[in-house]
Amino acid sequence: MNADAGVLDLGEFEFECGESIPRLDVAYEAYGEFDGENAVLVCHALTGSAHVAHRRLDDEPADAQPTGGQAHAWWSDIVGPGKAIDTKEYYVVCVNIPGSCYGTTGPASENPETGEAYGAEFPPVTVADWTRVQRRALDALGVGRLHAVVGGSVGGMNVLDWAKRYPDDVRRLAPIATAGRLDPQSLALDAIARRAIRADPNWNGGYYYGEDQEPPSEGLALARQIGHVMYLSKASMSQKFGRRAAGRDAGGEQFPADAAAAFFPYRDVESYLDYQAEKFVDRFDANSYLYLTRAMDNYDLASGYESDADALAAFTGEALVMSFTGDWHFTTEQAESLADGFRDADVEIAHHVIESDHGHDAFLVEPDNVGPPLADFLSAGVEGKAVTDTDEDPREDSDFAPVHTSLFSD
Ligand SMILES: CC(=O)SCCNC(=O)CCNC(=O)[C@H](O)C(C)(C)COP(=O)(O)OP(=O)(O)OC[C@H]1O[C@@H](n2cnc3c(N)ncnc32)[C@H](O)[C@@H]1OP(=O)(O)O
Ligand SMILES: N[C@@H](CCO)C(=O)O
Repeated sequence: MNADAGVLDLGEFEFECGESIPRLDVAYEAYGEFDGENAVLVCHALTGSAHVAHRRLDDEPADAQPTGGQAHAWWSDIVGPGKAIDTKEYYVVCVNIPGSCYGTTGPASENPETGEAYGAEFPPVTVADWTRVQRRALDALGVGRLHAVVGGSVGGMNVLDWAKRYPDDVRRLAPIATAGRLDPQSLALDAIARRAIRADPNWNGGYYYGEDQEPPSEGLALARQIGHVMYLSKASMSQKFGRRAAGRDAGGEQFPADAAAAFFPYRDVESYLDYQAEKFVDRFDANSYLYLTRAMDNYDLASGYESDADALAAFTGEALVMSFTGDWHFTTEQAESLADGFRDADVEIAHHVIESDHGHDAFLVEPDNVGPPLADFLSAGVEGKAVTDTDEDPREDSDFAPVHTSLFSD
């Protein structure tokens, strides 16, 4: 597969908040051949990177590490040759967002004016900043109008922001496992996660990058564990762990044990979350977690407009909203409300609901369910063969009534 990866110097950048940094570096990866019409931008989720698909650069040794340090390509079951976003057909670009820590400038990056890491001096970022940076990065790569913008979770909010900010620049939108805004329960959990980071004495107001300093790993671990529970579902947790004990030697040594711990089991579910947290603190920056969750919490599609429909009104392309029944972070009901916003704006739209127990991360781990509707939407729009819509009237085709129609019918 033809692939390209690098860091673009976008020069001085003014954020939506009005603050500027003298130089914004943006890490990107691109796969496939650009023919002028076939560019697909993939927007990554909260802790993702530009490394969306497996790739080997022509001049790269076989054991080379990907840009930005995230070891696994996070959507390699969906993006690649012959996959749903087929890199033999599309020129796929993924850009690491500002505020993150995978090659694009963020709080852990060096401020050229001081020679120190930005830390808490990094400006607050918004989803709008991500979209504006992606536009500039695409300009630098020579890409004008996009065939599609696709993304899941907060990456789906980023997709929606494209419709609002650059409605003429994109033909098809696929916001997946997302919503026009977070609900208060998710806002609450994100706030607790941020507090966990700030409560870690090593956080030190955001200045912990010195050689003689330790990062706030315990706070970040807790924050991720809270987040990770949001990405699972009751059913997936029952299936994966039940109430099983993991055994005394299964880890769990990051935190001091409480007095009664020796009497009670250390459970599989605790062991899993401890393991995931440990992996996470090795790969992510605590300040980035604070900045990016703030951006996600703040996002409101209707902001500056009368309604979601009003915000989407200038977009004349087609949209595929995809949601998962087991996702309580971004529910199918929220997705249906988003779909209604598109419908009210007279956008051609389908809301494809996937029956799933996987919870929010279903969009990452169910390529067999996500791939076909996404592939067909990219090639044929909402009329694509595998695309279903909650608004279809089952009486129109009594042999093949859409499975999910009843979920949202009046
Ligand atoms: C753009 C982006 O979205 S960011 C990149 C994606 N990463 C994330 O989304 C982070 C949050 N989600 C995850 O980490 C998930 O693990 C996913 C979505 C990446 C993959 O999900 P799944 O394939 O269902 O894997 P699962 O969640 O079961 O995790 C498997 C790991 O947990 C370990 N594990 C499973 N059960 C236990 C347990 N009881 N105790 C300890 N470890 C356990 C496995 O050994 C495995 O380890 P490995 O990753 O080192 O191989
Ligand atoms: N689990 C994914 C999706 C979160 O929204 C991530 O960590 O980025």
